[in-house]
Amino acid sequence: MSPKPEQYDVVVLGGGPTGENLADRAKAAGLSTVLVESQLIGGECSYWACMPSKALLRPWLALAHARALPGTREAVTGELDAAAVLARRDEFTWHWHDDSQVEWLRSTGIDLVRGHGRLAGERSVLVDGERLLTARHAVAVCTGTRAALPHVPGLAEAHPWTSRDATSAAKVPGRLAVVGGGVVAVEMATAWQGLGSRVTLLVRGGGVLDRMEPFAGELVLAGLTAAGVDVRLDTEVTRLARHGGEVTLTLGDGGTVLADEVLYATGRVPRTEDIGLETVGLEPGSWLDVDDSCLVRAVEGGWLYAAGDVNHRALLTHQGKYQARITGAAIAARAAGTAVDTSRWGPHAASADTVGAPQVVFTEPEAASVGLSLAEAERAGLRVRAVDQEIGNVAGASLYGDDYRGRARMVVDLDRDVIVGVTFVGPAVAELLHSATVAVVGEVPIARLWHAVPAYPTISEVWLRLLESLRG
Ligand SMILES: Cc1cc2nc3c(=O)[nH]c(=O)nc-3n(C[C@H](O)[C@H](O)[C@H](O)COP(=O)(O)OP(=O)(O)OC[C@H]3O[C@@H](n4cnc5c(N)ncnc54)[C@H](O)[C@@H]3O)c2cc1C
Ligand SMILES: NC(=O)c1ccc[n+]([C@@H]2O[C@H](COP(=O)([O-])OP(=O)(O)OC[C@H]3O[C@@H](n4cnc5c(N)ncnc54)[C@H](O)[C@@H]3O)[C@@H](O)[C@H]2O)c1
Repeated sequence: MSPKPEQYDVVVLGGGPTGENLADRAKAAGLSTVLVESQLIGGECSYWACMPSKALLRPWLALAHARALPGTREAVTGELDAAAVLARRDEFTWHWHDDSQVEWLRSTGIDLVRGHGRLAGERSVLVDGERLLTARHAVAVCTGTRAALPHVPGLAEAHPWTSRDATSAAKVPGRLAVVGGGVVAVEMATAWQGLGSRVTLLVRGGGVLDRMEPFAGELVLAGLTAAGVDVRLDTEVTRLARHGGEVTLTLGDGGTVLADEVLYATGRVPRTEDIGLETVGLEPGSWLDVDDSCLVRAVEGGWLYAAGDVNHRALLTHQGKYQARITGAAIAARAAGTAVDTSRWGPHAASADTVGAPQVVFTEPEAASVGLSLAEAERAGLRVRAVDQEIGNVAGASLYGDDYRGRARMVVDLDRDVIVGVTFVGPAVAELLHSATVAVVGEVPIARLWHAVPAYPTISEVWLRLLESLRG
């Protein structure tokens, strides 16, 4: 017998940061809302990604900064206390329990259904084959991503770590091999080397962080090497074999690397292979292509939305939450029959995804960027000029740490006289990034930025140096 439908205005599939925020926005707009979650409310970000990874990294960064100054350097008498760092990480993940987030959901009046949800045709979601949830206005898919593993002989038998293991492991492996050259690879190589592993980073390309300005990858690689990571560029892993506690990785040149664990940080795939996409005419396992209000383009009727990682616009928690706010507002406007404004920077368009999405890589040094790199701006056909500065020349940076090494780049659209991209790389630059995001998203004219005076002596004075260089 088919289950009796339970009707809501909005059904949200997946309770990560995006799903939570989208449900919150829909509910706040007066729409009855249900959230379906198969694991933990809070998603990848809270338990196996942003929070635990940053909890693993922060102590190492603090130690590195203390070691960069006479006086504090002498006060550092040993290495990181790995057990204390892991224990603090466990606190940040609530020991992998979601009680506090469930409590928050209850306080908002959003209903929670635990289980695996699948689309079951138009406006319907079937949970564990037992409960049928139907939506008067919208179904929003926020099912996120999982780690992608390539086909390499012996990989499955080697029991590789994915980002989940790298963020939740309870012990520090003696030797850790990390495969990949993206954000997860460089952050986790930094964290585990700091915690005492001997890390070998195996990068198939000629550098890391290839979506950022080239100097970002170069400085981050220099930091990894200085920390003792064995970095191998242009290196392919062709085979793996595990014998008991040891994994042998065979490389393209015939050499081998021995490790106790191997982390594959080789990108993400959407969690859409088993969510009933075929019932609405979509390909299982595909990314969900959406318009700026996060409506799935290929499905008619204006009821199916996809927000967060699953739409592949920007695989970042803050952008997922931003899309959730935009999508929630668009769903509410369409439900109320009021005007929907999806023009650039309108209330129902996630315009910042493509022109002003910020990202910080929490390595030592940190790499922070927003908007377009020089190469991206040129590919977009803009008439641009890039201005570079050594951050170490700024008084605030030299006070921050001896031999401060860092670099900043500002990419200026010469036709509109606004900044379209900024990158900072150096110790403690993360908190500088929002100033750049405001400048890029606000399209603040250069002539007005000239009046935005950075406080002396802060690292932010690099803004002044960049503007002075631009004006010659
Ligand atoms: C190691 C690592 C570190 C990261 N660090 C950062 C960082 O510092 N800053 C940053 O901005 N981003 C970071 N990210 C990216 C960030 O984790 C993601 O962008 C973010 O989690 C995406 O949120 P989401 O809600 O779209 O998806 P997710 O967080 O993946 O949540 C999706 C939810 O949907 C649920 N779900 C899936 N399928 C179903 C189903 N069929 N039925 C019911 N529930 C389902 C899942 O259980 C999960 O709870 C990091 C990623 C990794 C891997
Ligand atoms: N601090 C942050 O904001 C943060 C931290 C971690 C992750 N993230 C997000 O999570 C997403 C996923 O990160 P990621 O590092 O897993 O993916 P990624 O796409 O950033 O990097 C994947 C890397 O793996 C390499 N690769 C792919 N296939 C390979 C193969 N078969 N063999 C060897 N190397 C291979 C790629 O060349 C690339 O260097 C990112 O898009 C990022 O936005 C953000």
